[in-house]
Amino acid sequence: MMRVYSVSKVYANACEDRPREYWDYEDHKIFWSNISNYEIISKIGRGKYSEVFDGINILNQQPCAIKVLKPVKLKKIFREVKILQNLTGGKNIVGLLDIVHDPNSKIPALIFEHVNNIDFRVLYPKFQIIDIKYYFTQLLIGLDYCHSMGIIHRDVKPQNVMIDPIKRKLRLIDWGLAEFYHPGTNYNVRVASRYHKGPELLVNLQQYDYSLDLWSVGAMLAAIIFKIEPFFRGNSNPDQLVKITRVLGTNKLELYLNKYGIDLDQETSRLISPCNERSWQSFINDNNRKFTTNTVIDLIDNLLRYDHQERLTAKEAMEHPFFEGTPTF
Ligand SMILES: Nc1ncnc2c1ncn2[C@@H]1O[C@H](COP(=O)(O)OP(=O)(O)OP(=O)(O)O)[C@@H](O)[C@H]1O
Repeated sequence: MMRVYSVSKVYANACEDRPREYWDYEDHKIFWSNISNYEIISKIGRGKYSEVFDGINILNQQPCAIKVLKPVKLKKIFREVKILQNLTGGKNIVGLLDIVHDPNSKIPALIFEHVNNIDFRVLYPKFQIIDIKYYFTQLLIGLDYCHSMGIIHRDVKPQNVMIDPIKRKLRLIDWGLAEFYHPGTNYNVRVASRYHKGPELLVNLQQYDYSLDLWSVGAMLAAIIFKIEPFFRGNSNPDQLVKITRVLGTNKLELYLNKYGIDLDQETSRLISPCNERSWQSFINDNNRKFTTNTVIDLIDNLLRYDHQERLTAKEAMEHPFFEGTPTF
């Protein structure tokens, strides 16, 4: 029997409270539609696991995004599809419209609702405080929804948050690394993208939970508020933890490791040298002064905690004074 040393504060039994078919994706049956109903228009993106195209449904002329999956384990495809089917229809979750494959090559593709996304490197610098409040509320609504459904996204980053600023529409995409949460399970820490990886992943704490996503939200928010993109820029996984210690200090890292009985691997511990916690105030400069209020700094401070159990949950974050008066519809 494995030792259970960490369990989520919220929605811990979201999966167990639902029938097995909800979370068991291993022998998930997929009904493939015909790819000939869709036409590819142009390429919009490529990721590690896919190529994504602008497309159109020729039966109803509806625009869509076509995610053509690269060859990966069938189990991974089943997981992404099952999670998308469970979450589609939830607020701010990208809608899965259809699942198709080429009858000959068997190459699978996922058909999604299309978002007229503006690249975050162009969009975020134009944000006023009111936009930051609005879009982070929307992001937290989407995350609280998936967490309440027993699912951790595990790859929250600007590239996976599609924003159409004309329609003021936000959609959380890329559920390819998402996973069902079961208390006491040891998860793979090789998830998320380096700059947005939570400390748990970098210290190899495997019993992590939904709170991983809230670290990534904190890193995104800090980047926008302080105008440092990305906020933690490591050049390897061990260095990513070093960059975090330069802000949060090594004393609290030590407390975190001791609390959960974790030892750092050799490579990481060789890189880390003792340093003090840096004050959030010290990040304020003429470039970010109009954003860096005490209230938003308090929110960032309560998201960027080593200890995943100390971070605000998505719901708590939405209720933070920073968002007071921000509409949630
Ligand atoms: N519904 C959509 N509407 C508009 N653009 C999209 C949509 N879905 C995906 N894209 C674009 O395609 C890119 C890759 O999509 P996605 O992140 O799902 O693929 P991936 O292969 O899993 O990527 P990664 O390597 O980041 O995990 C996105 O970053 C985005 O630019």
